Amino acid sequence: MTPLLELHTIAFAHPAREVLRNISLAIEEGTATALIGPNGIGKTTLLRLASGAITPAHGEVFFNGKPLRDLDRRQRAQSVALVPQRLEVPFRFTVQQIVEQGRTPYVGYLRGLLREDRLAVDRALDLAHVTSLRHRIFNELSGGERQRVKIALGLAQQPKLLLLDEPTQNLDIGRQVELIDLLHLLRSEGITIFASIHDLHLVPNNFSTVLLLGPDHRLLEGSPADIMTSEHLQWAFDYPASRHLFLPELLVTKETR
Ligand SMILES: Nc1ncnc2c1ncn2[C@@H]1O[C@H](COP(=O)(O)OP(=O)(O)OP(=O)(O)O)[C@@H](O)[C@H]1O
Repeated sequence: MTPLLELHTIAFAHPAREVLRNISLAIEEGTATALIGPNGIGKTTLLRLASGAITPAHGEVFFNGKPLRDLDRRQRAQSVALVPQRLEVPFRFTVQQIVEQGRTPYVGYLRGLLREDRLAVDRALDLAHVTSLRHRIFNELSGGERQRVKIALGLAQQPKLLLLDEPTQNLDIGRQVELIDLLHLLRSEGITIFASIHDLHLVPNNFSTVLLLGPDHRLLEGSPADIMTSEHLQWAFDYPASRHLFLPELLVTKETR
């Protein structure tokens, strides 16, 4: 079966720093994949490459078997949405105006939003639990409120693949539960999820696959049980075995595997 997303021997470098080298991965349709790894290892860069926001120096990104760069802007936006860590909004846009931007790829230059666009915006606001904020100014919202609006913006695009860069950042525990429930709902509706996650305790029960980006440009892929082992996490995150900062029962040890 053709994977929904495939990165083939990708390399990417900033002017003074090589970030990704010889990275290959495939994401099957309908799965939920968590991308984990230490700060600065290249998770955001990898998600931006997967969205087409940046292009690799080497290798190719494929969506449904076709090079992503061959899709026009509209096809790409209907295929992949990236919910970024930061969203810079220069003007006093309301939440509704921001989320309506998600419909831009669908709306021709000669017409405004149609009924189907308004329905998509309303549903996105509802799913991300931000309907009550729709008339608020985005730049006046709290970090957690902004986070949910960014997710609504991605959902308004109605993508097949939703990329989320640290979607639980700034969310209190109740809002984290809502987000996780939303990811399950989206997956049940056929949307494929690929998210960078720092909260490792959220990974085992909510993602089918884990990608661990570690030192020396190594990428490990497997089920949560395969990847969330104390050995792998100590290697990637560089901490001593005696210092687990989260519940040890969430870790799969050699004995329990
Ligand atoms: N515009 C840029 N110019 C130069 N270096 C950059 C730029 N953007 C990112 N980098 C560097 O590229 C590396 C990878 O960054 P990236 O944001 O992809 O990491 P990350 O794994 O998402 O990190 P974090 O977990 O801290 O969010 C880092 O060393 C970062 O400093």
